[in-house]
Amino acid sequence: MGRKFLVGGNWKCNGTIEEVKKILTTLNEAEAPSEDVVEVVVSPPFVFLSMVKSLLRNDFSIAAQNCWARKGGAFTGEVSAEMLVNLGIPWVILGHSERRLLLNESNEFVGDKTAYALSQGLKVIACVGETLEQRESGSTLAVVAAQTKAIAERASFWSNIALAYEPVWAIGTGKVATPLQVHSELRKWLHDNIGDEVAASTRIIYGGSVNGANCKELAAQPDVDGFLVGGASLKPEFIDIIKSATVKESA
Ligand SMILES: O=C(CO)COP(=O)(O)O
Repeated sequence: MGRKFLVGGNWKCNGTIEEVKKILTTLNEAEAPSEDVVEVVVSPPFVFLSMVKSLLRNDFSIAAQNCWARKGGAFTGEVSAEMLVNLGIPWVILGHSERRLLLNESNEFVGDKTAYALSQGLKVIACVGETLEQRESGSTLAVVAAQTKAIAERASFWSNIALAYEPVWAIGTGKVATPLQVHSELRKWLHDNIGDEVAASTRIIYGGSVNGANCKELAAQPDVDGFLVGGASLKPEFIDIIKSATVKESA
């Protein structure tokens, strides 16, 4: 199937120039498994993208945390997919729950953004996930299916999409969704609604309180193809999380 383990570090709205330099030193000096085993994608805030691009080791890649849904122009405060491509940024994270919930990004809007970013040649980490209320009311699968469907209806191909399942109640809370049943349900959804090939090849990564202590156990779960890490991606333990990719190798 060849789904290479993907570890994303979402720095969110954090960092100063000094802190970014420190994180980069840690990343650059770390011993990491080879690029054949793990794909590492670091996602700093927009203002640090150029700096990270010039200082980060070559075997790690970079993602922006958002981009505009259409061609750039008179959209004050937005950053276009074209700009990211021009800057040499290969990835973008779209549909993070913090944007869905705090900035009212709808499923349709996230789908539009994903389709446009793909059309410009960007690779997309598309985030889906339910709130605690939705989980408790038993609608987890319906919620993540609707989020995924809005992407599927707009995206013309899946080879440059990784899905990140990030239950809102697990983000920054220390709570982890385990066992990760939703991953196999999402893969089944891809199988039933898009096809075999996409279901077999799309990476479904997990986000929500992943840290150096729990990463190995999570990595070992079937259908978990990597992580999207928040808080721990700012700390040296991010290296341990990257190394957990080797769990898959020995599986
Ligand atoms: O939102 C996340 C990554 O995008 C997860 O955040 P935490 O790892 O801090 O829970």
